[in-house]
Amino acid sequence: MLIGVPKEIKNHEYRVGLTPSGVREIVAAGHKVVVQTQAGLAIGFTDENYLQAGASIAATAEAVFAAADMIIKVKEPQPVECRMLRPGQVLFTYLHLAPDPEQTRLLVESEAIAIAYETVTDERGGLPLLAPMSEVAGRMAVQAGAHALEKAQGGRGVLLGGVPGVAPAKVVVIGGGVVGLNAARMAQGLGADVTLLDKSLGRLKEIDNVYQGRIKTLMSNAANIEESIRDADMVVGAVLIPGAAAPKLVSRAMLKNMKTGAVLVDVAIDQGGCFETSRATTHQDPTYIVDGIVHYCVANMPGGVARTSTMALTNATLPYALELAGKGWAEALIANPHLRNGLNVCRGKVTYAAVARDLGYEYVEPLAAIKAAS
Ligand SMILES: NC(=O)C1=CN([C@@H]2O[C@H](COP(=O)(O)OP(=O)(O)OC[C@H]3O[C@@H](n4cnc5c(N)ncnc54)[C@H](O)[C@@H]3O)[C@@H](O)[C@H]2O)C=CC1
Ligand SMILES: CC(=O)C(=O)O
Ligand SMILES: [Mg+2]
Repeated sequence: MLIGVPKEIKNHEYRVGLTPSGVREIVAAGHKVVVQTQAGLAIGFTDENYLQAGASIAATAEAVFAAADMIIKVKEPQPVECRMLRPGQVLFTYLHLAPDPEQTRLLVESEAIAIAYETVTDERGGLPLLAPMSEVAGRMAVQAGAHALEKAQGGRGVLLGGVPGVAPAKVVVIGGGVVGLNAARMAQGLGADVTLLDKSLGRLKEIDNVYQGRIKTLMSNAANIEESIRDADMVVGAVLIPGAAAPKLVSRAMLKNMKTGAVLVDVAIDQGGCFETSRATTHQDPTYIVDGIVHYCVANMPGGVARTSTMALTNATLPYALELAGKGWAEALIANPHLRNGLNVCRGKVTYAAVARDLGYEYVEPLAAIKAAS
């Protein structure tokens, strides 16, 4: 199979779909890889590194899309990229379709096979291709939130860990999955007073067993959310209902009860955000203020630490890329139900139930769509 890796074009997105080490593994398995020139240059992966790993270099994205059987990317395709896809071509990347009707329409129209990293599952009920970026984003959320709490950024002027004689900041994390626990760990490690809410009692028990009260746990419900954010300095939004638009857990009215200069970090923004007042921002202009509350809503946070993130992402995606390339997309998806859960759009059909429901498309069962298309 010929795999294409275009340069990412989203604002300040310096990650790349494959590292040179990943390319080397794919080439060793008997496949070909074409990488767009300078795709990894910003994070220290030169064209020379990719050539040494066995890739060829193409001058333009158009050339990569025209040549490849499967495109491996990082971010959801931008409209110009969707229009370069062709019927039957495989796209393997983050998609986040539920809050993005335009991208969904363009992917349906492209008749490509679009497999989303974020909905691939594993045997333990996890999301193995979302997890590495969630680890990064969870850890970064606290870094970004701490910066936003500084006066010059519009924040309350509070240091997370406090100092001897001065109380630490209060950090509330809503959602205790991969993002949430990584955020809570970082905040706790910096000395903040941390409370984590989740609606899964099992998850709260696991966290309490490990952290023994150093991270306080609370059942997520409207009353507990309202009460806990009232005196919070930082609130991290980290909920996920896989594939679906994020539930709005903090309303605009609730902001009025919060402390002026408190910071909301909505990591769930890529699924539409879990605060009513969230709208996606970029690394270039990451924050804005509503009713005195600073909002940080960058939809591609891991792009800010693109070198670490690219290596972590390729570590996770490579086995699946090898499976798709080795067996061909249809056989690979038929053989592996967890990889099949990644299929969101297949030759014009929406094959992920939550996306179909949220955006009003007819849902087609993945196996039926694969058999019809192959
Ligand atoms: N902005 C960015 O750059 C990035 C965003 N993300 C996003 O972060 C979000 C979280 O991802 P993960 O932690 O990997 O998901 P996860 O599946 O590991 O955890 C989600 C947690 O949310 C909990 N939850 C669901 N509904 C809830 C509610 N009403 N109240 C409290 N908890 C609730 C679940 O029980 C689960 O523990 C996703 O939307 C993901 O796409 C992930 C990486 C980067
Ligand atoms: C998960 C995701 O959307 C990202 O890493 O940008
Ligand atoms: Mg995203």
